[in-house]
Amino acid sequence: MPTLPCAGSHGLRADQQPDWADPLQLQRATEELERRPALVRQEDVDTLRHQLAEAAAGRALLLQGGHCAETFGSLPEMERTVGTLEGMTEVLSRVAGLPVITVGRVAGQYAKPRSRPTEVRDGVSLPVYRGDAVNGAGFTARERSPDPERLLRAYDESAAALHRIGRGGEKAACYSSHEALLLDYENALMRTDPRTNRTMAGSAHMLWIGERTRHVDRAHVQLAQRVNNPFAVKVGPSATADDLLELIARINPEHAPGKLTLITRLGADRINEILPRLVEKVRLCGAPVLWVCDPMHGNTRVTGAVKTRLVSDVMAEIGSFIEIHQQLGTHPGGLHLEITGNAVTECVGGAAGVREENLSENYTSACDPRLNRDQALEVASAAADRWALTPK
Ligand SMILES: O=C[C@H](O)[C@H](O)COP(=O)(O)O
Ligand SMILES: C=C(OP(=O)(O)O)C(=O)O
Ligand SMILES: [Mn+2]
Repeated sequence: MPTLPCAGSHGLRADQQPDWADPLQLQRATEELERRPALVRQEDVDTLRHQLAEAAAGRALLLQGGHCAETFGSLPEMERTVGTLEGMTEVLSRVAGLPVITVGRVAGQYAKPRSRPTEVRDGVSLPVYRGDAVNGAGFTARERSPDPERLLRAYDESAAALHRIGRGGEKAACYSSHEALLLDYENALMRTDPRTNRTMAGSAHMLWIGERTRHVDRAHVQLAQRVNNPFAVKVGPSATADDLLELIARINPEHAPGKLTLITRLGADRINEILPRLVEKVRLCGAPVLWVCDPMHGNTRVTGAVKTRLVSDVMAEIGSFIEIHQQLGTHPGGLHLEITGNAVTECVGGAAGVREENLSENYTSACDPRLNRDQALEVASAAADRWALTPK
């Protein structure tokens, strides 16, 4: 299908963008991306949208998961992560009794929003690590300098990953998704079909906007509005019901099915207080929204120098999420999790008993703590049992 590259973000404020040092180098990289083919096919994007519409209508579940930050050169870990997602999908669909749509945080999850622009170690301050598509994790000025060449590497790594998971072509293991954070990258990979005038984000099947970039009048929301891919928005504890109504009005004014997913990440201790009024007000507006629970990002704790999460908090937030939707008569539509197929020690708890003192043994995440394979399967199984009790 012939497609044309699309223009930029019309001067709207863009949060969390890297401070690229050399504008000419950036221009060269984005021009090169504009010449390359989209990473995903419109047919697959359309199929996913149709499946998500089914989930929003209560007839399927979404399982979205993978690393917090993918790193370059880690295809074997990515494959183990996808294998774990497949195991979770099997448990969920069998026990919960609903078809499961599997979407990886894979093949492009290379950019991170951060709480602070700099990191200080021993009195030395450097730009914070923003993901392999931007800079390196090593604590040197050279590594931390944002390098536009990395955008091209992100494309190459995504293409290789898609090839491995079978979504670069015919076979279907899982769909790809990542946070639509880097506007230079996303805009350069947008494609408009001149025959239909439809614009697709070519970087992944599904994208999401994070908690730090969901302001309605800014560039990321406009990006979500422009493309026909399914889009999710993360919803943290500061979001009001009116914020969600405005997001719906911007991103999905036609109330088209399958377009918008709301991923709540409120924390096990706050979900009961916050979620019911968000759901009630959104339900009243009549938009077909898919509600998904991210039980990771509202439950991060800092222990010593590292971030961790308790499997018990993760399970508690999922339990409350399902129960609240059940009480309100809305569909608890799925899970969004940070997991890996490796036997890491990043989250505390689970049957194998990872304890706080074990965290340093195999902590390899480039950003947030992920459930390891066993913990991920346990969480899927406990959630599936909970879903099995939900009236269909
Ligand atoms: O993955 C999510 C965010 O990028 C992450 O939680 C931010 O982490 P920070 O608070 O260490 O910057
Ligand atoms: C940045 C993330 O989450 P949030 O925007 O919800 O904090 C993430 O999913 O890694
Ligand atoms: Mn994260």
